[in-house]
Order: sequence, then structure tokens, then C-alpha cells
Amino acid sequence: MITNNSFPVKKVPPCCVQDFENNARKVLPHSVLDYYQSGSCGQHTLRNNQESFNKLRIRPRCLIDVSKRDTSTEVLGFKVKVPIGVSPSAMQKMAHPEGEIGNARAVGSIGSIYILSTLSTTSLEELARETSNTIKWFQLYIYKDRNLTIDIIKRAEKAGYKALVLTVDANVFGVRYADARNGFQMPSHLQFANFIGSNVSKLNSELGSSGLKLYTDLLFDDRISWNDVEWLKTITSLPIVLKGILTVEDALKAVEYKVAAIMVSNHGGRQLDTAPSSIEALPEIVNAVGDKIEILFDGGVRYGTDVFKALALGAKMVFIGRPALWGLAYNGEKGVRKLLEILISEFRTTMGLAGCNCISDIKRDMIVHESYYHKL
Ligand SMILES: Cc1cc2nc3c(=O)[nH]c(=O)nc-3n(C[C@H](O)[C@H](O)[C@H](O)COP(=O)(O)O)c2cc1C
Ligand SMILES: CCCCCCC(=O)C(=O)O
Repeated sequence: MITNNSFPVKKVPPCCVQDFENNARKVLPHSVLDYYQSGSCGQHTLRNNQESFNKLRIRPRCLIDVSKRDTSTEVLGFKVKVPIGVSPSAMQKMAHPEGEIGNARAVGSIGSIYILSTLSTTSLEELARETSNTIKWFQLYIYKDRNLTIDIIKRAEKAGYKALVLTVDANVFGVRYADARNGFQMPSHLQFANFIGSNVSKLNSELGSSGLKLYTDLLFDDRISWNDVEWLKTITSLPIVLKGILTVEDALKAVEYKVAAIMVSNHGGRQLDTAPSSIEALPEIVNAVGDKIEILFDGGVRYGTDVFKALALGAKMVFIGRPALWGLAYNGEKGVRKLLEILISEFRTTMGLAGCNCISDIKRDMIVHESYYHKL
């Protein structure tokens, strides 16, 4: 690029998550960008996921030697180097040809956990073969066809996935205006790679409707209930994680049903609009279930300070959804790795500035709502 006064200007590399998002806005096709970025209805929950983080204040402690900070922790018995993983998102090859493999390799390089979506554009077997260094969990959508559902669980077990993540906030498809307007379709060169050769590997098209909505309305089981959590336990010995818990009532049920973990999540604001932000929902859930179950978190994590806040409020580990897609769009595996390294570096800095040397130093009383300082 040449400026008016002829000084060549170098392309500035991204230095925060927002920079990756800005780049994705420029390079992704319109309907792909809309599918990735949008929330449901008025997108209140989508916005609130990030805004609620900004309303929390960190109370730092000073004059503590932080020269040997350690970000490692343990989740479901797995040692991770950092408490930041990648949540499942569908159709990652729309962001970059390396798709799920690039994403999962990047996660492996930082020693963390990658969750593969049922609706991936890479088959679970290929991903397992290509990313042996990454801890992988498999996210499950329950199809009306239970044989198909059982089959994919068995395949995930056989391929070495270490946990089954049942998404519980998507029994019906959220209202997504942009996808309806765009008549969202998966590009014709891509397929749902876990189902190649079957009649559920592609989206159907219809004017004025999202192809994904038509697909899920037709094929996903909207009768799923707590009985299906029991049912899953008869099929798999993998630890079960319930993704999409937002209330104390459901968190307590998850304890009663003896699942391994819950993920506090609102699906990135894509399902029930005006549901609480994930970080708003977290504290009361933590208070109610204590350490009876591991609590994971996603939704709106964009800064190292967000990771710190979620951990202080009781999450064992956080996951990111869209930011990993922005990393992919920037430069495949290398892009995701760069984004994760930036987030980790911000988190380490936050730990240092707050006076924390390890994850267990990050305490509940270090976080207050902004209203705490508005009392006078
Ligand atoms: C484009 C896109 C596709 C998604 N696909 C899935 C999916 O297949 N399964 C699932 O459980 N969650 C899915 N999610 C939700 C994410 O796992 C995650 O909960 C959410 O993105 C977290 O919020 P964040 O994007 O603010 O980090 C998807 C999210 C996005 C943005
Ligand atoms: C019934 C909801 C299915 C959505 C499938 C993909 C996804 O999770 C997302 O787009 O969000």
C-alpha cells in the first residue's frame, strides 16, 4: 500500500481479538460472515455477553512476586497448559480451507482442549488422525434417527475423543434474521463430513429461509429431555458435559444426573435472545453447586481479563467460539495460534497485574460489579 507522501505502509499484524474480527469482516463472504457473527432476534444476549464482562471490575493485589506465573490447570482429569479452549462451531472450512484441522492443531500447540461440532466440515476420524497432539472432545446433536446418533457416538469413542459434549440449548433453532434473509447455505463444495454418503450431509435450500434451520427442524430431535441424558449413559462410557446450562435449577439437575461437567453458555447469543449473558449466569450456579461438578464457561470471551473474571467467578476453564473462526479467517492454523497466543499473553499479564501466580490464586473476592464503586 502506498500513501500520498509515498511512504510504503506495512500491513499491521493483529494485536488483539478485535483486530482479527475486523479482518474477518473484510475477507469473508457476506453470508458466511453473517452466519458466524450473528445472534438471534434483537441480538441482546449476543451483545450482553461482552458488555456484562465490561461491567465487572478486577480488584488487584500488589507487591507480590509474580515472576513464576503458571497458567496450567486440570479439567475432567486432563492437564491443560492454559484454561482457554475452543468451543464447537459448525462448518469451519467456510472460514479457511484448513477448517477444523487448522483450528484443532492450533489448540494442540497451546496444550489445550478442542471441541469438534457434530456439524463439522472435517470428519471426526480425519480430525483425530491429523491432530493426535490435541485433546479432543466431541459435541453431540441428537438426531431423531437414534441409530445415526448412536453410530456417531461410537465412532467418536473409537477415534479417541475424550468426552461427549451434549448441547442442551438447541432443542429448537434460534430465530436468526440474517441467515433467513440470506437464505443461508453451506457452499456447494462442502458437506457435513461426519455423514458423507448419507442423506443428512447437505443443507436443503428454500427461498427466504436458512438452509440450516430447515435441516435442523427436519432432523434434530426436539423431544430431548433429561431421560436422554440417562439414555446417553447407557450408550457411552465417556464423561458427559452438558453445554448450555444457564440456571441453578438445571445445574442442580445435572448434579443429580451425575454428569461430569456443565458448560455455562447461551450458545454465543444465537439461541434464546434475552437469556442472561453467560457471565451473569455463572455466579449463582457456582454458589449452588459448589464443587459437586466441574463448571466450564463460554460466551463473549474476548480479552485476557475476561478469562480471569470467569475463572475468579468459579469457572474451571473458558472456551471461545467466534474468535477462533476469526483466527482461521486470518491465516488458518497459524491465525488461530496467533490469536490464542495473544489471548494467553493478555491473561498472563492480567494474572501478573492482579498479583496471581497460579490459577488457584485467582479468587472470588477479586471481582466486583461496577455498582460496588457507585455507592457514594
Ligand atoms: C458460527 C457458530 C457455529 C456454532 N456451532 C455450534 C455447534 O455446532 N455446536 C454447539 O454446541 N455450539 C455451536 N456454537 C456455539 C459455540 O459453541 C459457543 O457456545 C459460542 O460461540 C460462544 O460464544 P462466543 O462466540 O462469544 O465465544 C456455534 C457458534 C457459532 C458462532
Ligand atoms: C438447533 C440449532 C442447531 C444449530 C446448529 C449449528 C449451531 O450450533 C449454530 O449455528 O449455532
